[in-house]
Amino acid sequence: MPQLALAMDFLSQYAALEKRVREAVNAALRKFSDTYFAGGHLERPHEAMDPRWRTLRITLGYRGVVLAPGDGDMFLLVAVLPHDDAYQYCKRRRASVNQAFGVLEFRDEANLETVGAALRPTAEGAEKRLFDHVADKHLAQLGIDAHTQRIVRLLPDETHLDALQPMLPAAQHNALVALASGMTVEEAWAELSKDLVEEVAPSDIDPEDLTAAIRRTPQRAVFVEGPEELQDILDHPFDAWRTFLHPRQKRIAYKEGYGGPAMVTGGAGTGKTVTAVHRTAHLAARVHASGQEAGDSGTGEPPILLTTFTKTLDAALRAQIDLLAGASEERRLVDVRNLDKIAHQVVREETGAMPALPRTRELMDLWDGFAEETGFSGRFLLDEWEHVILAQELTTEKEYLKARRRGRGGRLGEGHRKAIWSAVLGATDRMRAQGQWTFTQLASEAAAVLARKGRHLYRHVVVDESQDLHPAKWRLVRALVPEGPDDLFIAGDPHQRIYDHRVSLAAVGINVRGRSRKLNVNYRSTQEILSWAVPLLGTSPVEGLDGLQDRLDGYSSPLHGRTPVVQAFPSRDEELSALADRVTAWTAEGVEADAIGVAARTDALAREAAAALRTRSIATCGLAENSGVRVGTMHSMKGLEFRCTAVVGADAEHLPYEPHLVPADEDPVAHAHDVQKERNLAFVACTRARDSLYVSYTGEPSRFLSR
Ligand SMILES: Nc1ncnc2c1ncn2[C@@H]1O[C@H](COP(=O)(O)OP(=O)(O)OP(=O)(O)O)[C@@H](O)[C@H]1O
Repeated sequence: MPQLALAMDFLSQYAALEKRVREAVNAALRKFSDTYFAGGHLERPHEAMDPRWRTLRITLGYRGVVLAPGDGDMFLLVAVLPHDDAYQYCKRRRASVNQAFGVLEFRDEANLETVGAALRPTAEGAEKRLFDHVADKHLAQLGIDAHTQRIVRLLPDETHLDALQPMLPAAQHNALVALASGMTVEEAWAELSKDLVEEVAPSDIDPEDLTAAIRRTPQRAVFVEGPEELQDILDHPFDAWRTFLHPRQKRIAYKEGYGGPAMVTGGAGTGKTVTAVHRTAHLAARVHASGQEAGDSGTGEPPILLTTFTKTLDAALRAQIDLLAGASEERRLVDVRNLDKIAHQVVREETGAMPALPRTRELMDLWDGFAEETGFSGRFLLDEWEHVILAQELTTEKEYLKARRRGRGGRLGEGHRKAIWSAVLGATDRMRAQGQWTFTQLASEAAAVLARKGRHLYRHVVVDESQDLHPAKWRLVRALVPEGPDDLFIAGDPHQRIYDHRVSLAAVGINVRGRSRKLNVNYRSTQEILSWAVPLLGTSPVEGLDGLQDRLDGYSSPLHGRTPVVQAFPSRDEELSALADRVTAWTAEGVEADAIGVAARTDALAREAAAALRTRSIATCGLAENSGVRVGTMHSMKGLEFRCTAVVGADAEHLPYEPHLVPADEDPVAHAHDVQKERNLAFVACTRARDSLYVSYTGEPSRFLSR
């Protein structure tokens, strides 16, 4: 029985088709897969660059483009296009198997010929060309075939290489970019082979074996196992991540087992969440296959927890695991809950009372009352308690007097510390008497209860957005599972740290050494958006969760689009009126209102922006809703994504936001950390954009914008 494979490019085009045409595609594919003996329904185009192209009738106006190697064992659907475009596609393109890496590749041969002819006269007169220093045999070693070599030999510089990207086979373009960036052949090989599912000796690569090449290229094409899977993929065309994993994501998510806690890091949009969700599905399948499905808590909890630190994000995780495994038996083995909820439940069971979580105002009144005599504010005392005392589990005044106050401003002498300790005791006693808690305190208590009882609620825990977990939440995570193989799978990006918690995993008993992996292909934003946003992060070294320096080397996107727009205004009114113009223009281009996100540094400015949109009759809503343009603070943009993102107030007044910085003369180290957090925040907001990013400011621009 011949096999049907789908190319990722097909799925993205399919997603953009009208419903009527999509239905016709479904019907044509069903019919085709029922009866595709020797490709009976396929038509051979008259003028094809590659003799293996066939087309499949979808409707009168649309045709599918199918690659059908001679033996009839396999059909790869690469595109569904309007009639004429489908024939043009076959006329221009050729498929091949990369001779160094064995992966499937496509090239726009007709366009390459045209570009080659145009380059020749300039190249002949030029003194130096981009790849003069690389021998033919070295190009061949990296899979650059004779045809591509003829053209790349003519290239004068990297700009021309960039321009060839859409025409060249992707693997060959990547190899050329590596060489052009100054890598040796060996370095380029090492870098590129990281992305292989398997390494094959060039002598074992059969240039005609497309089936083997597809298996080595899961990010571009996959085999469909049967009609149900086909229908499932077609039902979710926007969720390509379910089917087309990048080999690096696949290797990390589907590794049989890790000897202990494992971690995946990577810049914004590199698919850490996607990898964590696939890992969860893999663990669930393993538990299911082992037949040991009961959780370890004795309370009937499922054995696997998929978690993160906020409610909005845990809803997004639940939606993703439902999409990936919703229909399977394994789904019920996974509990998706944020850590606050788990802590609340543990403390409730332990104390037999419902922990109350007072509103901020009520809490501040209580703490202000105890702060009066100390000379500090209630807010300062509460933060000191959560970020120093609870973070380090300090239980005596003596310990607090000696404690390091990492990331906290101002040096405190002994007298101050004694006064603070006594006020904290007073405030926490009062809270206890009233049955009141904070989330951090709940996590700390729940961790202590579970550790004391040696009670583990889960067998595997998968944590997303881990860079912002408070140490108390890390202790809870640690206490939830027994130490051992595959206990923890952690996803996070230290460049997106936007809260105060800089945790060393080793200090909370989690050792990921040798089990930390990195992703660097961004699937969300275009390269134009990334190139603009990465400099927002500045140049200070960033410490990873494993205590080692984390860099964004090789972080890039294969997607291309518009350059971000930055606009200056003399007044806020004009800035927000221009925001409304921009949103109106996006909507007129067909962007749905809830695919537009607007972010501001402060809640007040976000509210002003929303009001300005509403006065122009543009419906708005919060970031977790979808009844209009979604507006919120930069902090709450974490983990979300939008087709179009506007960041307003990128000015000196808001970025960095002075009231949230420890003054430099009080504590320069804490000040520098705070400024870095503000940079990260701007980066998080800007990298939510998939297609378009618009940034505006009033008066003086933020210093983060100067580059
Ligand atoms: N292999 C893939 N194929 C197609 N799309 C993918 C793939 N991996 C990730 N994506 C898409 O890229 C986007 C970013 O993925 P994801 O949210 O997992 O990244 P992240 O690293 O967790 O991002 P952030 O740190 O910014 O929250 C999503 O739209 C996701 O569906």
